[in-house]
Amino acid sequence: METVAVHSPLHLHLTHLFLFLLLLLLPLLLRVLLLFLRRQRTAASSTRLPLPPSPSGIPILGNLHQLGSLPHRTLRAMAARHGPIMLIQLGQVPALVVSSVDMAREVLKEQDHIFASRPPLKVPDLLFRDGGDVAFAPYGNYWRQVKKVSLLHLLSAKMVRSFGTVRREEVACLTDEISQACSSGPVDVTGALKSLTNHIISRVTLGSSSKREAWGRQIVDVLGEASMLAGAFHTGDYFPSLPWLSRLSGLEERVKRVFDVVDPILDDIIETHRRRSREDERETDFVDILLSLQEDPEMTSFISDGTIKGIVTDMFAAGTDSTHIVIEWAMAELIRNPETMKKLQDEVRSVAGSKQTLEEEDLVDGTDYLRAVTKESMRLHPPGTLLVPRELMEETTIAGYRIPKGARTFVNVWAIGRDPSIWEAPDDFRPERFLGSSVDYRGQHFELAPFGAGRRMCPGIGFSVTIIELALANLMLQFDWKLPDGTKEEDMDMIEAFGITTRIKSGLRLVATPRF
Ligand code: HEM
Repeated sequence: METVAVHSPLHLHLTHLFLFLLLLLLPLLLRVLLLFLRRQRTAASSTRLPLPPSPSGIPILGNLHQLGSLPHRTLRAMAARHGPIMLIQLGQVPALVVSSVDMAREVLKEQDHIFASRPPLKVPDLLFRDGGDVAFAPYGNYWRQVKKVSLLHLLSAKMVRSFGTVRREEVACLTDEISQACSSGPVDVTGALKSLTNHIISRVTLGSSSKREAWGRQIVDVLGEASMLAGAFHTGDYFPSLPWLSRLSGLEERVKRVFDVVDPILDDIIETHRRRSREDERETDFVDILLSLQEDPEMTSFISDGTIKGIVTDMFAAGTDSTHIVIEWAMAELIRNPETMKKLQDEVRSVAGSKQTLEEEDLVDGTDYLRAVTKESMRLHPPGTLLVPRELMEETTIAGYRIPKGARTFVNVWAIGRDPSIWEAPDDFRPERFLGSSVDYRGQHFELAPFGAGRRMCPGIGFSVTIIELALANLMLQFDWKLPDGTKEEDMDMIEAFGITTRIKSGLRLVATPRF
């Protein structure tokens, strides 16, 4: 007997639904298929592609010994001979060095998703041994969560606005300190600016505690050493199969000394906050927020005490030096270029009128030159000359070259900032070049990238630029500046000391004359 298939209305309905969904998803499925095929093709063809040019090195060390004490300068000289994309060999590790706008865009934007990790490095490994930080964390969920926490609770535009009083009070302390110190000779500008940024970071991170100043000062003192260590090229980082090298070179011992000082301070900070948050009602600071997140079921697995120590260390290490270094370089360039300083003084003095202090609200309009000076200073002297190293997560191709997975990646923003094909008279300090120009440092213009770009971009831009502009404006308003007797502008010592931030090696001492 013939069987007749009887379709229930429900069955017909489900079939239609299935066809409808299939139609809806077809474009997506096709896209996935195309992506898959393209990747297969790239993988197949990339094995035939050449590696980027490389300067010749020596067996075992490769190019490591050639980097010298100022690697950003050496790498620029190498790039002049070998091109804007190089694959150098640092011990056992291949390292990609990019030195042009197009190559930087490729790494920081077009292929940012695969260049978004950080390599394992000895200094952060030893320093954050019982937790993790943000800046050196490998790409992944932990990094995503802790970066979000730092952005949301400390570095967002809203939070930065809420610290306005702290900035105002601390800039007033800076100018008072200079007024008092200047009667007895040249002022230690470097020291004064370092205290400024240290105090600001301490207040917003650690809150109002009787111990806060001591904590902040101790942390910053020892972290100076850590940040120099973290920026240097250590042989141990480039021979992963020889872990004893770091011990032999004395690096482990030096980091351990930093750890032994910082760790008990951080323990004390956490314990004091934990005790007090139960006891009294006072203004909430960043450490309080991190502690409260330990009780949030979604965050609890990410925020151990070790993580809190890592995040707080990051804020001090990444925030203090980089910010004061920008103001210091700006002051050094202004004193070397008296006409430029005069222009800036004229601008801020005209905006101030009869006021003796400038507030942030005063700087909103009519201060284009101040903003141009800040940009010009970071073009010539980006604190992180090679950014913070990235690690390539999968093999890729750039400009027809094959880049191997795991390549440690350096973007030479210092060299890009001085590239004569982009900048006229690149070594001159000329803030005018930014007047009427849309180029800025917020991650869209790769010719000016002192904060990096893409996923690993610095989250502290707003936090630091508000400090830089307010401090610089008041230093220009409230004082006249000159070099100590006997020093000529052209003789000024502008030699750099390389580290995770690159500073003026000899520091900056200037003669200040108060105007009020
Ligand atoms: C003028 C001041 C500053 C400069 C020039 C600067 C520069 C940088 C650079 C170049 C990076 C690496 C970006 C990349 O890999 O693409 C970075 C990362 C970072 N910066 Fe800053 N920074 C400054 C201020 C600050 C401040 C004030 C804070 C916090 C208080 C901060 C926190 C961080 C953190 C947490 C990271 C790691 C981001 C990540 O890996 O996802 N920075 N900064």
